[in-house]
This record gives sequence, structure tokens and C-alpha cells, in this order.
Amino acid sequence: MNTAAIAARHRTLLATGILLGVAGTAATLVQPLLIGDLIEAVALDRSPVWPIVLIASLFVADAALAAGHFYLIGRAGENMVLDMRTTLTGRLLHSRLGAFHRLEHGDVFTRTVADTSVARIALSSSLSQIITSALTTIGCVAVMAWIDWQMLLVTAGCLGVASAVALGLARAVRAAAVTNREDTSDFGSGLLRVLGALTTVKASRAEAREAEHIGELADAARRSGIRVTRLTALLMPSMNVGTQVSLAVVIAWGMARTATGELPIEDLTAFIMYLFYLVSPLVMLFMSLGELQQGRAAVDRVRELAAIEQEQEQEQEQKQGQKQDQGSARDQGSAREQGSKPGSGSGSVPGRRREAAGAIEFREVSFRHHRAAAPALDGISFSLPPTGVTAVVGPSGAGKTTLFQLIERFHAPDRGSIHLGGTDTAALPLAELRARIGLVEQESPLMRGTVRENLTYARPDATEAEMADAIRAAHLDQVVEALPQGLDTPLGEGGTGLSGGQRQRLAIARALLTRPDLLLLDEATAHLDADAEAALRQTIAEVGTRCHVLTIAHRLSATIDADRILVVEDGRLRARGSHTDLMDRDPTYRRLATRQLAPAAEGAAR
Ligand SMILES: Nc1ncnc2c1ncn2[C@@H]1O[C@H](COP(=O)(O)OP(=O)(O)OP(=O)(O)O)[C@@H](O)[C@H]1O
Repeated sequence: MNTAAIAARHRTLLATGILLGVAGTAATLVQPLLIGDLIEAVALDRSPVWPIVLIASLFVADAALAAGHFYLIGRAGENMVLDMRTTLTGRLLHSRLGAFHRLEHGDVFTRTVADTSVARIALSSSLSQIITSALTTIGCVAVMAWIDWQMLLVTAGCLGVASAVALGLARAVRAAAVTNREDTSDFGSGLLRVLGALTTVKASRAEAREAEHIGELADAARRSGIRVTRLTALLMPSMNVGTQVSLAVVIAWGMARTATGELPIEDLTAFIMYLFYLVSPLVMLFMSLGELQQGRAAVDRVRELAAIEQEQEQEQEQKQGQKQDQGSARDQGSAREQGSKPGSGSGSVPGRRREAAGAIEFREVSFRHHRAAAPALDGISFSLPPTGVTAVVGPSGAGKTTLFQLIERFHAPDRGSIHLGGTDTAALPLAELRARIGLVEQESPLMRGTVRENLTYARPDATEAEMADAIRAAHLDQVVEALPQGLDTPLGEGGTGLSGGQRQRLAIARALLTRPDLLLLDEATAHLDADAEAALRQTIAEVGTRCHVLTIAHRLSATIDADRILVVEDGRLRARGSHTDLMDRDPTYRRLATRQLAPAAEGAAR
């Protein structure tokens, strides 16, 4: 995505618009000559009807051409914005999560909304303005030279100085405008950051501090905006001064020459009219050149964002890597396990259950986050059966969430491989892989829309019976019944309208509706009260008979029922076993369990 490529994609509209602009310019340029003819006709006592008809027709044609030019260029501009915005949206939605999380959301927003608008003006209006203004200037200069080249030299001298000043100003406008956009972007980022954490801001009584900080950012944008206005305001007057000086010289010298009969009055009139016509396109030319530069800077910012790494590229890299691995494996004549052959079973329909050789298997998996000092996972290996419940426990920062992120292939492992139902997940198309996994995140984000839309987000084609089943399984049926419009009750931003626990159960129902092979629950019981948690534990046990449930839990009370527990610490799998087994032999588990089970145990004893 670069300036020329975007303009080239919309060349038909742009070219037609520019053509109309050029025709309009030609119509404008002919007018003074015809007015000269009219003056001559009146002076020589000839009929002025034809010159008047011609001039009137030209005025109408000029207006029609200007309107057509304006419409077509505006339309091309809007098409370009749509082009850039849809490309950006697609690239952002398909980006690798790691790369996306390194971006500032305010900056993404500014680039997608504001920079694309700036680019639109530059690529449509400015581009066409430069072409038409340059042609008008050349046309005016040519006709003026034809009328009287000596007076043109005088005019060029006066306007040349003014043009040099205007060119310097246009450059300064461009630099100031770039600073202004950066300041505006900083303001947007700051505001989004604060609004995203509004409850924390309020609870920390930081409203005044934040308001002052955001106010400073807004003021920086105001100051750079004023600088743009100040410089732009000087642009037109500098050209006007040049025009006025040259006009004074042309009139004084021209009248003197007219008096001696050296220069006909109609020529002087036409020359003065061209002089006026020349100023505006010259100013427009300088301003448009400045705008085009700004627009190119904006396109560069859009292009930088569009270059964000894509999941599909990751997929292709992995496939290539596997082809090479396969090739070398064949060379060595080593037959790999049938189930783990890359690509085996990858043609299955998303969401369809298959005879699984094992629900999920990690083989010596290591992964380090971007710029992290230590690996989040270090040589993890384990294998889980197709059904059952496994709890993952470990201290904060142990790598539990990262483990889930690798299963979903939000990141690719640096070493080792992950297998789902016997197939290397790197060989599965992303859509198929994710259709086979249900994920309930720590914060269970919900989307704007109704409860039904949220429930069926991953399966828009779900039937009423399937929905009712998922709602029942997540113990959400009474909550839905109590809502004013049942499933069709609209939810606010982030699921406002439901409690934290209700949101979490809705997220669980959404995951269950996809009938996954593997259900990943990241701290899914964190927001639930004791009753709801007990109900959910029952749900998890039931779901564990249909697929494998892998659940991260800080509340170890939720892990006691699990078929097995994986204890992760410092990115390593330090132990696995049942609750009683691990209580006996693993000090880390014992420490976590004793601390976290103590309140529950006390409660039970009372
Ligand atoms: N996006 C990231 N960039 C850099 N490092 C990260 C990133 N995400 C996690 N880490 C690091 O990776 C390690 C494992 O993090 P992870 O979130 O997987 O731990 P966790 O066991 O889920 O912790 P918690 O129980 O607190 O949620 C931590 O040291 C963390 O600082």
C-alpha cells in the first residue's frame, strides 16, 4: 500500500475528474481573450452579440465542469478511504496477537480514522489540484507571454519573490502539520488509555491528575494546530502582496504604453485579468504540494500499520518449515507416528469431532514472549486423553495463560510441537483448529449486542435447542429468564447489564455451544459466588465426559475434583497427579493448596 498504488487503483475516476478540471481550466483561460474581443467589438462599433453568447456559454460550461470535477474527485477520495480502511481492518483482524499487543490502541485508531482522511484529501483533491493549478499557471503564463512578454517579465519578477516566500511557507506548513497529527495521535492514545481504565482512575481519585495530563496533550495539539493556521494564514497574503505590486507596475506601465498607442487597451485588460487568474492557482499549487506531502506522510503511517504481521503468514511459514522437516524425515527414512503427520486429518470439517488419539499433547514446547527476559514455557511435555478434566495450577507468572495461548496458536512455539487429536496443530488450518477449541478467558469479554448475539458469536447457525442446552449447561437459564427481553436483551459495551459472574457463565455457554474437542477455561470460576461455582464445577464435570476440559485455577477448591492436576512453575511442568497425590509429594502444590484451601477448609469445619 503506497501513494502511487492507491491512486492507481482509482485511476479511472481520478483521471476523469482531472480531465474535467483541465477542461474547466481551459474554459477559464479563454474568458479574458473573449472579453478582450467584446471590448474590441464595442470600441469598433461591431455587434457584441456573439462575444456575449460565447462568454455566457463559457461561464455555464466552466461551472458544469467545475461541479463535475469536484464530484468525481470527491468520490474517488471516498473510495480511496474505503480502500485503505477495509484493508487496514482486515489486516488488523488477521494480525498476530503478539504484534497487535505491541501497538498502542489510540495510535491504531488515529491511523485508521484520521490518517486515512488526511491521505484522502492529499491523494484526491490535492493531486488533482496540483495538476489543474499547474496547467492553469502554465496556460496563463503562455497567454500573457503571447499578449506582452515584457510585462510578463515584470510580473514574473514580482510574483517570483512572492512565490519563493510562499514555497518556504508551504514547507513549514507541512512540517507543522505532521507535528500536529502526532500531537493529536498522542492525545487520542492518552484519552483511550484513561477511558479504558476509568474505574481504576476513579478508585484512585486520579481524575484531576489525568484531566490535567490529557489537557496538556490536548493543549500540545492546539499549539501545533495554531502554528499550522498561522503559517497557512501567511500564505495567501504573501502572494497577494506580490500580485498587488505587480498589478501596480503593470497598470502604471501599461497605461503609459496604452497612452502612446504602443499597447491596445483590450490587451492590457486581458493581461490584468490573467494576472488575477494566475494568483489563485499559484497559491493552490503551493498549498496542494504541502498537502500532498502531508498526505504521503499519512499514507506512510497507514502503510506501516498495514504491514503488521499476519497469522496467515505465520501459517505459511510453519507449513514451509514442516515441508522441510518432512523432506528431511523422508531422507532419513524415519517414519513418524501416523497421528502426528503434519496435515493428517487437516481436511476435516471445522467443528466436526474425530476419533481422537489424545485430546492434547505438548512435546518439549518452549516459548519466550517478545522482548521477555526469560522463556514463559520451557520444555513442557504432557499428554491428556480425549475426555476428562485437567487443572493447571501454579504461581502467578508461571506460564499458564501462555500455555493456552499456544494451544489456540495465538503464538507459535519457539521449539517443540503441540498436537490436538494426534495432529500437529501447526498443520491444521487456523479456522479448523479454533473451531475445535472453546476458550473462556479470564475477563470473559462480551461484545455489544444482545445476549443471543453474544451466545452464538462463534456459532451463528446454532439452533434454539442447542442454545437452550448450552445455557442450561452453564447454569444460566434462570438468569436469562429474569432478563426483560430474555435472550434478546441488549447488552452494553463489554457486556454491561450482566454481573461479572453472569458474563463469565455466558462466555462459558458460548464456548460450549461450539461443542469443542477441548475446552480451555482460564480462571473461569474467578467471578463466581460459592453456589454458582459449585454449579459450574458440576457443569465442568459433565462437559468433561464429552470433551477434555483444561482449566486454569487459582482457587484450588476447583481443582480437587479434577482427574489430574498439572503444576507449572517458572515455565516448567514440575509435577502432575491427583490432589492427594500432589499434596503428599509436591511442595509447591502443597504450599499453594494449603494457603488457598485454608479458608474453605475452615468454612467447612464450622
Ligand atoms: N505479552 C507478553 N510480553 C512479554 N512477556 C509476557 C507477555 N505475556 C506474559 N509474559 C510473561 O510470561 C510469563 C508467563 O505469563 P503468563 O501470563 O502465562 O502467566 P500465568 O501463569 O498465566 O500468570 P497469572 O496466573 O498471573 O495469570 C510471565 O513472566 C509474564 O511476565
